[in-house]
Amino acid sequence: MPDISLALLGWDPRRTDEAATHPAAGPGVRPGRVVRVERDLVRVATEDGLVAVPSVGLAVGDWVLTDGASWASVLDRRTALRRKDSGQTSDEQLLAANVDVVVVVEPMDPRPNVRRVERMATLAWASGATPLVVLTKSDLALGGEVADVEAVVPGVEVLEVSAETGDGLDVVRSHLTASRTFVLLGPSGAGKSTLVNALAGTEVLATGDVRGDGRGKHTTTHRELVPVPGLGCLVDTPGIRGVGLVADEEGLEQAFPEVVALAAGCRFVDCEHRTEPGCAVLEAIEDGALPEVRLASYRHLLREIAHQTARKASQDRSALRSRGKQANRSKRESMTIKGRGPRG
Ligand SMILES: Nc1nc2c(ncn2[C@@H]2O[C@H](COP(=O)(O)OP(=O)(O)OP(=O)(O)O)[C@@H](O)[C@H]2O)c(=O)[nH]1
Ligand SMILES: [Zn+2]
Repeated sequence: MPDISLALLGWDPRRTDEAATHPAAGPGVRPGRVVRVERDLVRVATEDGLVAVPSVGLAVGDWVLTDGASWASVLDRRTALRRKDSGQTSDEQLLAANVDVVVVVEPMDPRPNVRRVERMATLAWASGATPLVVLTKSDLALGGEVADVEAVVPGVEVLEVSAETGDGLDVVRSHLTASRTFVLLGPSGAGKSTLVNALAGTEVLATGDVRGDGRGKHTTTHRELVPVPGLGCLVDTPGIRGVGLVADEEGLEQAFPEVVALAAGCRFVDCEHRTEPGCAVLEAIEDGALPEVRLASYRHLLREIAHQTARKASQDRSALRSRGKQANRSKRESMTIKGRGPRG
């Protein structure tokens, strides 16, 4: 195993202080980054090589302090990509931590689905990372795609690229330079793997460089962090590629800044922009300044967030109730035992 440089894994020098003053710091304790999450353990890349430690609560991308064997203590998570747990619960699962850039990948052929881009950008904002939109397959574009997409992601850079001709690759590269951690979000067939390989000039997603087990084929069944030659680190997980991530209101506000700005001018503070008099949002739609579909998307995502929040609250309540019942039961049990005491 060659030496691993923490800088190559995205170590930010500002972390040096954090690590030195951390309660877990001490002799034999070193910093590292979680590069792979398996069932019961995580692989942590440290300057002394890869170590395996129990996985308690850790996610790929986490920076940790570790003794190299039995424990790892997590450093501040600057960003967090979460997704709804599969199944009926509203539990959230941490998919990756400390991602700097969420690359929203959408093909130009077939024509970009702007509603999907809008949604992915909202999820990206919710993680705390910076979204970047990359439109792939520009060699097959018909025209107007970039402007269409720019209209739904205010404040987000929209790049176009062709892995086929190489056009635009340099610009994308300049956004994903070393020390940045990025993740690709986008539908199957958007050209994500092709893009990464073209950017790196090598088959990154077919072989993967930081693999502890030495197996060849990169199958993405585990969550992992892969340093990409000439770029930063790519977080690759099957769950992130899908769009089951969770949005939040802050992310929504960042994704729809023009709606938020307009809403500030509504007569009523709690305006729902439906039929209220003096609604600046509806006026903007009248004037053609705001497309009606933008408001529809905004509402749709807002409902989704509200639904998620309500479900979570009701689950928290029932969890509390069942904990309460359990506490009562054990109280009764301990009274029974006490009652028996004198005889026993
Ligand atoms: N014409 C053209 N085709 C491309 C380009 N980039 C990717 N493709 C093709 O698009 C198809 C899908 O590319 P992939 O890279 O496998 O897509 P993906 O997003 O990784 O898909 P999943 O692995 O299913 O998530 C492949 O047939 C690629 O050859 C491009 O820039 N131009
Ligand atoms: Zn209004």
